[in-house]
Amino acid sequence: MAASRIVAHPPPYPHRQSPPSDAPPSLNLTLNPKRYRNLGIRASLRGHEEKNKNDLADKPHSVELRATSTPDDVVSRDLLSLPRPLSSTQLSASVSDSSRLRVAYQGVRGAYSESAAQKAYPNCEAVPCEQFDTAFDAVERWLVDRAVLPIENSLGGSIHRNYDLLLRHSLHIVGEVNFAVRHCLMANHGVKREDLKRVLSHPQALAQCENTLTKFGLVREAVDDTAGAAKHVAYHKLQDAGAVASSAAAKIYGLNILDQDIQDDSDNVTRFLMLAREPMIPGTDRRFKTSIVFSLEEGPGILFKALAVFALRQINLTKIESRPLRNQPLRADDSNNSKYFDYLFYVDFEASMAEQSAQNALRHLKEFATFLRVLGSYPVDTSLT
Ligand SMILES: O=C(O)C(=O)C[C@]1(C(=O)O)C=C[C@@H](O)C=C1
Repeated sequence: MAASRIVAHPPPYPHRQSPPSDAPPSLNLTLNPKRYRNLGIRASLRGHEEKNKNDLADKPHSVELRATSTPDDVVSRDLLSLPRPLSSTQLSASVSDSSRLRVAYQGVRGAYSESAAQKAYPNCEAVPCEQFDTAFDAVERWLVDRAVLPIENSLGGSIHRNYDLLLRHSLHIVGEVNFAVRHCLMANHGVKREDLKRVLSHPQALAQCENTLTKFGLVREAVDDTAGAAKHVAYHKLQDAGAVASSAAAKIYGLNILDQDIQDDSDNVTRFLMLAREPMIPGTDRRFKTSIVFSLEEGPGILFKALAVFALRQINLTKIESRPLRNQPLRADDSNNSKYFDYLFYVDFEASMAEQSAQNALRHLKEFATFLRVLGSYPVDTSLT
């Protein structure tokens, strides 16, 4: 693979040197301490000569690499060896020499999503992405083989953004993985719990530790992902703030764990979906689940009718989620001209599309659904680690 050149941004901190413009590949960090929303690293490459599998390969790629939060020792020890992260503005420069499966996840190293990706695809090359959309795009553009994204949590509920993205993109669900999320409260070495005034983490993680954080009297600050929070606390050597993240994140970013298992329920499980460009061929050799999304005509009892197509065939529903229809959220009511919300229904049911009963149920549903899409038929994850 041809050498890639990183365009250097002038460093905001004088002690950080940017490389000469003709320097061999190296990373330059633009640090942006105030932007909590951008705790991920963005890397883009210019002059990446290798023909990529997507059409962006012909275009010059502007390079921007931004990291908001890393202590010096972590920069030298860990950050330079981190996998190259992807941003939605630049997805093209991530061809790997490795023959390992490349799996996109949202967040930075040490995020639960990274562990879930490793559980779903042991020995994969986990590729960090800034946002959920970036991970979808990366698969669609053939930059990675799969994405592993959270869809629901036993304490916090659904991750709505990913429901919406499932519809907006054309990827297929090829698997699910349940991951036991065990949160730690961490801070810089020497900082005690009594010193903390605030705590940073992903909103879902903060919600999962609601009772504990209230008991500790800590102000919550939401950031993009748990590991990004740990990185931020470490980089800025914060003395009044801690992070809620995994023990792996504490190790990577050199933080001290003050409390373990601080989630409100010890059985805190996040369900992740595995996404691919191609659907998997459904089997009947093991337990399968199928995920669909549909919208309905209006009328009394229509949702009852829709759900009955499964009940009539003894098909168990495992999840139902409704989301407002974005383009035409409001539907006029003929009788009195009032308007009400129109919805998309996401349903998971326990059957494989290879089973006659599932096919019949969907044929029946189509009779009164205004839209129906099968998002995937995939093996049920019965494990919990
Ligand atoms: O921030 C992380 O570490 C993530 O992987 C994200 C995420 C989520 O989006 O729900 C995943 C699992 C946990 O439930 C908390 C956060």
